[in-house]
Amino acid sequence: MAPIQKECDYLVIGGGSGGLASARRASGMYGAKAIAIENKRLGGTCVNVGCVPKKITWNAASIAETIKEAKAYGFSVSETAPFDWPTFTKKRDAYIRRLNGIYEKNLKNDKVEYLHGTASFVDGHTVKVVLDDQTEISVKAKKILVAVGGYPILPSVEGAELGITSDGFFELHTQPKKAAVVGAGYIAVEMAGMLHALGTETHLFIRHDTFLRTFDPMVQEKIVAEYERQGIHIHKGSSQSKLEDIGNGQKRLHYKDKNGEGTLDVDTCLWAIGRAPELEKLNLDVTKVKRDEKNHIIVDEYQNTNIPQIYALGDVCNQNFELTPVAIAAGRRLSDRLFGGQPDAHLDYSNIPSVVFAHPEVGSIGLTEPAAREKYGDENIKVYNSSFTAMYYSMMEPEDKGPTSYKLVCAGKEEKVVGMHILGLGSGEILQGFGVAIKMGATKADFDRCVAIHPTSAEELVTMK
Ligand SMILES: Cc1cc2nc3c(=O)[nH]c(=O)nc-3n(C[C@H](O)[C@H](O)[C@H](O)COP(=O)(O)OP(=O)(O)OC[C@H]3O[C@@H](n4cnc5c(N)ncnc54)[C@H](O)[C@@H]3O)c2cc1C
Ligand SMILES: NC(=O)C1=CN([C@@H]2O[C@H](COP(=O)(O)OP(=O)(O)OC[C@H]3O[C@@H](n4cnc5c(N)ncnc54)[C@H](OP(=O)(O)O)[C@@H]3O)[C@@H](O)[C@H]2O)C=CC1
Ligand SMILES: N[C@@H](CCC(=O)N[C@@H](CSSC[C@H](NC(=O)CC[C@H](N)C(=O)O)C(=O)NCC(=O)O)C(=O)NCC(=O)O)C(=O)O
Repeated sequence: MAPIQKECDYLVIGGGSGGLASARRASGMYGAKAIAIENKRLGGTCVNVGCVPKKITWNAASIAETIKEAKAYGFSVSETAPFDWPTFTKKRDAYIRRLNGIYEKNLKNDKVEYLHGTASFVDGHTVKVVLDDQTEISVKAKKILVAVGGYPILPSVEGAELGITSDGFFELHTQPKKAAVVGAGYIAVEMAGMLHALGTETHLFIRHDTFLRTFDPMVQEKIVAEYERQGIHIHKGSSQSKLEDIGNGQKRLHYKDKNGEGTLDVDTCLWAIGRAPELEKLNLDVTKVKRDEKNHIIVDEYQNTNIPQIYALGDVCNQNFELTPVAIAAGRRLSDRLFGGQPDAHLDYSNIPSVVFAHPEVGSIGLTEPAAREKYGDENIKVYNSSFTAMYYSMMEPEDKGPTSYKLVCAGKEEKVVGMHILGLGSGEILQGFGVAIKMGATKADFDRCVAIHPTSAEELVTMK
């Protein structure tokens, strides 16, 4: 049967954070005829296997920590309060399914036509969509956005496929008693922290001496020390040679670390070593869109690829920030530019704040201290540090107190704040507001002019000496 033919102004491939935001703005706000294609679940990585189920699990882990700490405040609670993982994950999954429905309704409200199927390029203006029932649709579009995101990679270790990735973490319906987490970025640190807080014996395998190595050295040092204090087993300088099935659902990980060679028997081995662009089914080669050495689509700051009518954004691109609000903001600005008569609209990729939902949270915006020294020269950099015990821990024994550490990196005579790095309770919520000030170009003197809110941890940021 000949494919059904469709035409539109804007074809968006990928119903994740960036694609949905862009399609909805183009159609809902500017009246462009937009079609969005998704082959898995609406909402993409963030809603289904990323930010949302992660934050809900992080909330559960934080509650577990609070239950443990409640005793110090005079509550008689069992320290190891039973956590019902199957009930929790069922409720979490139901919430996600509700969001899938909300996203479909949002598309309808904004008059975006939604096709559930897999897209592949036929040529630079035409995309074939194979729907679930194998119906083929050929869509001819004036402009095409590639927003297909990424997927978690596996290492080239024998038996790696016996382990899971972050996608598999959200499919675990029983809690692992013992888990190995391999990796040193956002996902490894967040998932190791959550598993440990919920009561899983957790081993974190890192290649170097610290994790979160793209963060400021203060953050690396403090968070590694804190994870060790909490009892997460950190295998430094490690590598893995094999993962094998030893029956009863158990896996044996063969590894080397600073203490030599060893094996570890676990219920779950989670690889969290990075992600790659999801381009396999897209047949992008026919379009001649250029990619970099890691297969990311090369775009400029306006999300233009080298082919005039094809644009890309989000995790599939070479833009260094794999974050939902970045994909959303880039998508909305792109539609403002293409359909909203705003020829200069684009996302400014400088000073983007981000938070690692570790235990405790870590927040960062701008330059690390080493990067600022390199950019401005040592003589032009002044650094303010503050490490203290948050009042929340006042009722706890010394060995039970968590850290709080803040750093401001300032440049030039006017001491413009070019970097802020914070670790401690509430860092995620604290950073958003300070991010506004830093984006506006705040100096240390501006920070100091703001009267402190007492007693909070954040007040230290406006009283630093
Ligand atoms: C475990 C985890 C936790 C995270 N936590 C956070 C967080 O706390 N905060 C944060 O800001 N970011 C977080 N992120 C990152 C965030 O999820 C991504 O940066 C964001 O989802 C990227 O959006 P995107 O639009 O580029 O792609 P995606 O959201 O990945 O959407 C792409 C969509 O395209 C679809 N697709 C792919 N190929 C095709 C095709 N050929 N045809 C049709 N559809 C196709 C995919 O199925 C997918 O749904 C997290 C990521 C992970 C993995
Ligand atoms: N809170 C948030 O905003 C979150 C955002 N995200 C986004 O998703 C992205 C992907 O996350 P993630 O998968 O953690 O990837 P990242 O790229 O952040 O980190 C992966 C790290 O794993 C280490 N690594 C690489 N290969 C190996 C290996 N073979 N063995 C052991 N370790 C290895 C590397 O660190 P090293 O060189 O030190 O070994 C590498 O930096 C993040 O960069 C982030 O943008 C994800 C989760 C939460
Ligand atoms: N920030 C608050 C609110 C979270 C929120 O926005 N929830 C979303 C789901 S989260 S996540 C999905 C993610 N949304 C967001 O990141 C929020 C976008 C922000 N509100 C904005 O408009 O910029 C995304 O991928 N967006 C693409 C798009 O919307 O176009 C929702 O729809 N809730 C409805 C409900 O619960 O009933 C929180 O963390 O508590």
